Amino acid sequence: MAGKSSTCVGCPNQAACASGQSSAPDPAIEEIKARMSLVKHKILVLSGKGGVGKSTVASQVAMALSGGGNVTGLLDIDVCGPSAPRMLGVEDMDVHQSGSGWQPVWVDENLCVMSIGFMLPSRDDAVVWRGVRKIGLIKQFLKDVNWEKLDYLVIDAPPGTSDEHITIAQCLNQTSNVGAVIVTTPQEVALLDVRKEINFCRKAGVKILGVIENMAGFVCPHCGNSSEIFVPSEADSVQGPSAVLRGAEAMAKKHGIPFLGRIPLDPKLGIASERGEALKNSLALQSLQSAVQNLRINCKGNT
Ligand SMILES: Nc1ncnc2c1ncn2[C@@H]1O[C@H](COP(=O)(O)OP(=O)(O)OP(=O)(O)O)[C@@H](O)[C@H]1O
Ligand code: SF4
Repeated sequence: MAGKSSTCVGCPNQAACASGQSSAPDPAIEEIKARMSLVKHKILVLSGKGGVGKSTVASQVAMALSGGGNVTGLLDIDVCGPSAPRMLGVEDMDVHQSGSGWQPVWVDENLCVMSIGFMLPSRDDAVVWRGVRKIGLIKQFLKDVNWEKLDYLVIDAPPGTSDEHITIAQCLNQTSNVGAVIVTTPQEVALLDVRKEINFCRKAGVKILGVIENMAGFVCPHCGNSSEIFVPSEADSVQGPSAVLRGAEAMAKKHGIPFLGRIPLDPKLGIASERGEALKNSLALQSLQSAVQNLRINCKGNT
């Protein structure tokens, strides 16, 4: 295994190597532990597939938590596709450095955000980085950003299970009150990858706080009729208390993990995230609030 085998001896990347553990202690870990000791709950937002609405859910969850009076940070570790600055409506802001580290961008008194998106010369610039550089930046985000005292740090990860995920799990596992939320859509093609994400969390030792099913049906704003745009998977179907459970709820039950709720496809949610605003007066709002309430309860149970 890289970082451990005899061929790794002398490699300058051993400390950052995501494929294995270096025998040398990583000096960044103590600094990360110190910084993260001020953060009560760390919530890693994951998805198996791209485009299922993970960043939308992460940013709306962060806004809902902060709107409820909790001091909340959103950390965007999707280095190659950062969207947090836009989704929180602070795209034009800059990150400043002070004696105590990088200052996150404060959206309001209860919500702050950090993303590589703030450091790119233009929004069209691409970040083309190899794993080692991404790993270095993620560690810097954890140790060098002046997060201060937070009730929640919501971490928006890229889709899949790669270097970024291994790094963040390894770093956060050195701290306490860490959990993951997995975002998916209802159909089998998305759930297939969620099962891999569940396995990743179990191997990495990250507790799963729950699954959110996004884009779960479309309620027509004209007539109020509900239509299923993505047919929910039947693979893990199981009889629930009043009806047959399908899609992500059935899968969560089968794997013994909490189901936080489903959020419908809602044009107002798409518009809110494009404009960088919190969702208001919308069909999806109640669903989002209920999922956030379940998440809060599960975070408390994880302390
Ligand atoms: N429930 C919803 N209703 C309407 N639009 C939604 C909903 N969820 C997400 N969207 C829209 O779908 C698009 C993709 O969402 P988002 O960028 O959050 O996905 P992602 O899973 O983070 O993607 P990536 O793979 O790039 O990380 C966005 O335009 C977003 O506004
Ligand atoms: S559900 Fe279909 S038919 Fe009914 S208002 Fe919406 S778009 Fe029209």
